Amino acid sequence: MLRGEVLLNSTRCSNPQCRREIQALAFLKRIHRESTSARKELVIRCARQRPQRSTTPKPGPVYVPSNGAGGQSDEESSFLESSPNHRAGYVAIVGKPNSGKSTLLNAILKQKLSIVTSKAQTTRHRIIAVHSEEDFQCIFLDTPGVLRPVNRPEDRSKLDERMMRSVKLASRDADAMLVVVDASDRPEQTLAFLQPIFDSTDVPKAVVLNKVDLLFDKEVEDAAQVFRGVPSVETVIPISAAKQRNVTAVEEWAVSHLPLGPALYPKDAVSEHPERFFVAEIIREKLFLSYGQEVPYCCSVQVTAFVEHQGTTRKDNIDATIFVEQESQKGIVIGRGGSALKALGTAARAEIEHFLGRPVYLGLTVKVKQKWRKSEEALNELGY
Ligand SMILES: Nc1nc2c(ncn2[C@@H]2O[C@H](COP(=O)(O)OP(=O)(O)OP(=O)(O)O)[C@@H](O)[C@H]2O)c(=O)[nH]1
Repeated sequence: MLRGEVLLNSTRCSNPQCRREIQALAFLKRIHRESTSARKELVIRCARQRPQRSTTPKPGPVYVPSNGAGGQSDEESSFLESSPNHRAGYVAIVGKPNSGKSTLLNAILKQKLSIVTSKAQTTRHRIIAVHSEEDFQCIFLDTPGVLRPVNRPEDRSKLDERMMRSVKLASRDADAMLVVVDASDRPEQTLAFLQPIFDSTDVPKAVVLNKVDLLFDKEVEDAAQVFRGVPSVETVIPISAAKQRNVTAVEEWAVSHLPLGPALYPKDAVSEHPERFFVAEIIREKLFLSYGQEVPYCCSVQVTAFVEHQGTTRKDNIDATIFVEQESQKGIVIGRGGSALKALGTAARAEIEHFLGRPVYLGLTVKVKQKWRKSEEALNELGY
């Protein structure tokens, strides 16, 4: 199997003690049904049913970094055996667009997994990130920014609808929820905007008051006071994700709300998604950083080939297609004499190489897919 491909199977476990694994199975199956049209199932087996360790399937798909991070042996990365005090579960990260959800996730992971730009609604997919320490495994669900409900459904694209569905699913299935708030926004307005989230589930919630580096202490305290008044909010944690201030407090709160249980993923896994997903995300981030307001929102990126070469002499070959909605956008993305696309490719390749920890050739093609954001079929094809 090429790196980046996903192959999953399914199995049933009748042992009642494995309810947690079965819950995870159902949960992850639902995610995969949501996130891709390809048929994918998941292996999670009961430890007692395993005939031999060497044949035990791991719960896929998992992205285990190949760049030397991780690096545990098979024995060490076993996810089924752990101490009775081990905690494992899901934490949803929700909030308005641009509040800093992805920055927070990257700060907790101490690794850039979720793309970050200054433009709202950069995150389109639910990013599943696995954060493990010896005594816990916290599976974070970074969601697209919560959009204001619209009066006329036709005002919202099908892409928006899918993004909101992924927020709802993450909120419903999580063991705890981090509601990230931009502290520099007016707190009363933010509260009104997020009220449906606060009311939607009885999952324990912490308000993460982010970007406090932009405010005076008194302003932070006033904003915190507004959210402390919400009955379903258990605590308010002021932080600066960008400056790595108080991020540990968020992690500690989240971990304390995970149920006791064994790890659900190998301990060296960092994500649900395969490498090709992150390659497409990095290219998409560079689109957001390189082009004006509208163009990045009309772009979708699909990795069409990902061929790995063993050894150090040959580079991996990656081909990706950037889909735009109109011919005019294609011209903008390519630029005069291909200059804009070349600059985009150079920036993306550097970050992809850093992420993968190995050299790559990156080939970029731009194609028009008319109104892809409004077409269910196109969204399925593009993996939304
Ligand atoms: N000053 C300051 N800026 C921050 C902080 N955290 C995030 N930002 C900036 O806020 C912007 C949005 O951050 P993201 O992490 O992409 O926000 P998001 O909530 O994931 O955004 P969406 O993809 O729209 O949902 C970026 O420009 C970040 O650099 C912070 O603690 N302080």
